Amino acid sequence: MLQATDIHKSYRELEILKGVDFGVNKGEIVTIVGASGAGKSTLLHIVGTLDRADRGEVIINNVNVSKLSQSNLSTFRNQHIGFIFQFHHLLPEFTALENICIPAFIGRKSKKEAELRATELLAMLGLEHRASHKPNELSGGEQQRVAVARALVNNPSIVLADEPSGNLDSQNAQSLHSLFRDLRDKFSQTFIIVTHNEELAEMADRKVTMKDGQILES
Ligand SMILES: Nc1ncnc2c1ncn2[C@@H]1O[C@H](COP(=O)(O)OP(=O)(O)OP(=O)(O)O)[C@@H](O)[C@H]1O
Repeated sequence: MLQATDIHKSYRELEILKGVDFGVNKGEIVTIVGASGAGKSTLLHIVGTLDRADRGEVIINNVNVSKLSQSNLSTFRNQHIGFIFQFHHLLPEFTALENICIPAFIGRKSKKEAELRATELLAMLGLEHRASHKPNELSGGEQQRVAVARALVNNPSIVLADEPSGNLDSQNAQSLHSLFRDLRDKFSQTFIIVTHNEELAEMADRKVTMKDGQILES
């Protein structure tokens, strides 16, 4: 589903990624672990098309995204990739339902279609009673589940998550991790997750360890 080959990236003449090969199959949960500064987020941003490699290519669903123009890349990203970050980044002035709809609106879905899908996701994540709540009226765990629903609204092939449970207490972190597993089991949802959380790393189908801009083991 996703293959990155010979990825190189430097910032200010400092080589951060030194020829990384990395792939994910459909329905797989892959976690990327490693010491701070190893290049995990940089790799995640490159495979998620948020940043470009200096060298190497990224193929997602048979599309060579390294060759797409900036505007085609935005459309591709909206349709194929969902993002979850450590901090939910929900827009404070919008309700849970509206926040979930935003990527669908960007993808030119109708209001009716977007709201139907968002409502379905809210129900699936046990949040139907929170649809009209603004982010500050939700608990930390609920906010992060809304962010998960937003990542899923366009049925992305891949969900990328950077420290998704980094800001949650252990109970909320555990339920977020079982949610990822359920989504993989029920819908073959593919995940690439950067994490320092041991439990999450261990429950993955595959754990990739990075050190100094290279993959040590998989
Ligand atoms: N935009 C940037 N400009 C300059 N340097 C950067 C930039 N982004 C990342 N770096 C550097 O690249 C290195 C790798 O960063 P990255 O965020 O990929 O590490 P990480 O493994 O995800 O670390 P952490 O676990 O602390 O989040 C770091 O030394 C960082 O300072």
